[in-house]
Amino acid sequence: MTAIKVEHLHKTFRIPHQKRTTIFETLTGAFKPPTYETFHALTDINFIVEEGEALGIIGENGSGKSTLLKIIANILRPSAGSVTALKKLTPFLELGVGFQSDLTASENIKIYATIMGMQKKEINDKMDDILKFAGLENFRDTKLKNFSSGMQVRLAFSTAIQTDPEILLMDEVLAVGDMEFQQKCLDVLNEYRKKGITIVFVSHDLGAVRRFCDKVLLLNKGKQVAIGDPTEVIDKYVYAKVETSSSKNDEPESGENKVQNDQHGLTSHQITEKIAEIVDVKFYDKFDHANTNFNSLDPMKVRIFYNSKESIEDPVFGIALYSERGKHLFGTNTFLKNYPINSISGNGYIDLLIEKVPLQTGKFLMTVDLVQSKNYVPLDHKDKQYSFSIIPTGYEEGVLGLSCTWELSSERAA
Ligand SMILES: Nc1ncnc2c1ncn2[C@@H]1O[C@H](COP(=O)(O)OP(=O)(O)OP(=O)(O)O)[C@@H](O)[C@H]1O
Repeated sequence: MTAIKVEHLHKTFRIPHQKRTTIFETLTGAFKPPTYETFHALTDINFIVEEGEALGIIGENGSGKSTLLKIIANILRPSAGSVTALKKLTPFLELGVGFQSDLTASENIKIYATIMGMQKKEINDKMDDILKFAGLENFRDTKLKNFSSGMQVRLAFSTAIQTDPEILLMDEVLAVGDMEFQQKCLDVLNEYRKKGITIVFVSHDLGAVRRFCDKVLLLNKGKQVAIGDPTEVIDKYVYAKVETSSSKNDEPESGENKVQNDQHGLTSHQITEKIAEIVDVKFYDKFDHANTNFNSLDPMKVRIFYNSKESIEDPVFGIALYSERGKHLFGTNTFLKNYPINSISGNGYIDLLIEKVPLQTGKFLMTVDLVQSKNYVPLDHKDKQYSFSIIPTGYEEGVLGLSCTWELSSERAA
């Protein structure tokens, strides 16, 4: 059964061209009618959320996610089109609206829970649970003005989850609190899911969206780019940032980042006359597009473009991988991989194929080397000049993304 139906939804905002801030501007401007620009925040959005489904909404900043959620929640009116919600909506959007800074935590819980539709007895019965969930048992009688913003959101979220939603709308709630609190929120959401509650969930945390949602909607500049299977849609998002990115690492090498980077201790400046040169390095994603954003454990191809003025016999290409802070993570070359190259001359490229990028979230830097191995003449050395990022879309933690599986046996192997 359908829980939410969004049809041909449009939202435009009228933005005034000039602001009248001084008395002079107000007086002189009184004779000129104000002019407006129409901004299309959402254009022709269409989707259905089935009962019990969890829909994730993702997209860049300003793509229209919150506007869409507010329209579904009835906080904003659409400019055209319609939203039909066939169940009771509980929005967790602006958590803590109605909080009073001069009142204590328990007094605020009473007010907020009442706003969220709970009865007095129910609130009193659940008071301890709410404070415990928020980790604020010892702050029951502390005035809210002495709480950090994180504590306030924890209090609001803990109160809000005590309501009995049929459709839950959530905007970035998981962005607040520490890892432990975020995990507690996810546990609650999982409980809701088990109970068959429909959830619409806006988040920048692609890992949480992938873990949690049945379906994902991708917005870009107010347009619906894709809706469907989380992995496919998240891939579209991660690998769509193609044109805007460059693999050239422009950040100056400084302090901590500066490491003695290869076994020969070379720097690019030491190679004065270049008879052969690395002219560029590009990273290719699983769709064979040049990209600098990758999912952990996805395939990657590193393409090293060279130009050789003369014929170079027996060349060796090598790479070294570093964390953003300059920690050496890995190095290999064509000699170590037993890939002899007879000679190179003119323009060309060589590919390093990585089946599954074994890294988690972060930016990584690459050094590329070209040497003539016969007498080990360094030809070119590009020191941490190329970079790519692993976008946090995975499930696991840490620096490494190991490709591994678990296997349980009921008996100990002999
Ligand atoms: N009341 C408003 N008046 C004018 N423009 C608005 C208004 N509300 C939102 N916008 C604009 O609409 C666009 C979409 O905003 P929205 O907050 O929905 O994006 P978002 O995807 O949720 O962004 P973020 O990830 O940063 O929260 C933005 O360009 C924003 O500036």
